[in-house]
Amino acid sequence: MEDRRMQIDWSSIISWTNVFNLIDILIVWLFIYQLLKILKNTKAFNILNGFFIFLLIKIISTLFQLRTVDWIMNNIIQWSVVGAIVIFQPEIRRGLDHLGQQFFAGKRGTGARNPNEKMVRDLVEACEYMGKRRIGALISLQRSQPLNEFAATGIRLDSAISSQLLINIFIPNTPLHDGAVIIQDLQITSAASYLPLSENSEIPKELGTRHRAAVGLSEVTDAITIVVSEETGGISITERGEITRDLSQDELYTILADNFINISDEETNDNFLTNWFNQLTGGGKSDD
Ligand SMILES: Nc1ncnc2c1ncn2[C@@H]1O[C@H](COP(=O)(O)OP(=O)(O)OP(=O)(O)O)[C@@H](O)[C@H]1O
Repeated sequence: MEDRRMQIDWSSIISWTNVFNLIDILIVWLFIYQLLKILKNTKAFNILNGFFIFLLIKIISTLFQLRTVDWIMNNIIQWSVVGAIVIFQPEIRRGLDHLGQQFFAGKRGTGARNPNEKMVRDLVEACEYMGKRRIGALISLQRSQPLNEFAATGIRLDSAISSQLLINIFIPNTPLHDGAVIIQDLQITSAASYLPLSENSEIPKELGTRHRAAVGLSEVTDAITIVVSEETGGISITERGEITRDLSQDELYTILADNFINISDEETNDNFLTNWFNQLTGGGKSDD
């Protein structure tokens, strides 16, 4: 009798229902994990933080039966869902659009290594040309974190990358030359985009707002930005809040190649889910 009570009924634990429940939890967990990874260091992440604070207050008010606070929190949480849909409407629309394209229109051709290499060569060629002629330029390249909100501040292009087009964009006194070019997913998404200015007091005084904007973007995203100085013709790169100045053509090529061509298989695998999710939502790079 005692023995029978101690026995574990494995068949009731390993049932199809429980397997599906487990898959269900895994999918939700994966979705939330990827979403947080994408939103990290973006404005949306701060909004999400605020939402979690309200959620925490709501849980506490429910636990301690603080009825008025509970009622207010319920309303805030309900309306914030509607608010989020309104605020992120462009991102949601773009995400659904990409999702539809993935299923019905087929995918864009692969062969990622060649287009990546072409992009890097075009960038180096254009920067070299502009540097020699003192044409100021600001070019931001998206990595894992979406630059959509910055691209949206400029003029939409959605064009193939070529050194000629990049040079043309930055020719002084033309409509697109002021501001930054944003490159996403091997395309020039926008020109004349506005980037956030860094407030770092360690940026050398001789550098103006073009360089400050490049550092600013690198502080809030993992993007790489190339700056060609109108004053000196010098080429700089900003990444993770740091600026590397006066790069030679070879140095520029090496940095870009390391980040966009010579990506190790390990890193590619590690970013697979992020890239897949970014492709779906129209966010990050989908080149590998
Ligand atoms: N927040 C910004 N976002 C995008 N582009 C910007 C921003 N601020 C300035 N720029 C660009 O930089 C130009 C002004 O450059 P400024 O001379 O102040 O900078 P700089 O760092 O000294 O660069 P340069 O060496 O080329 O003169 C603007 O005309 C504009 O094209």
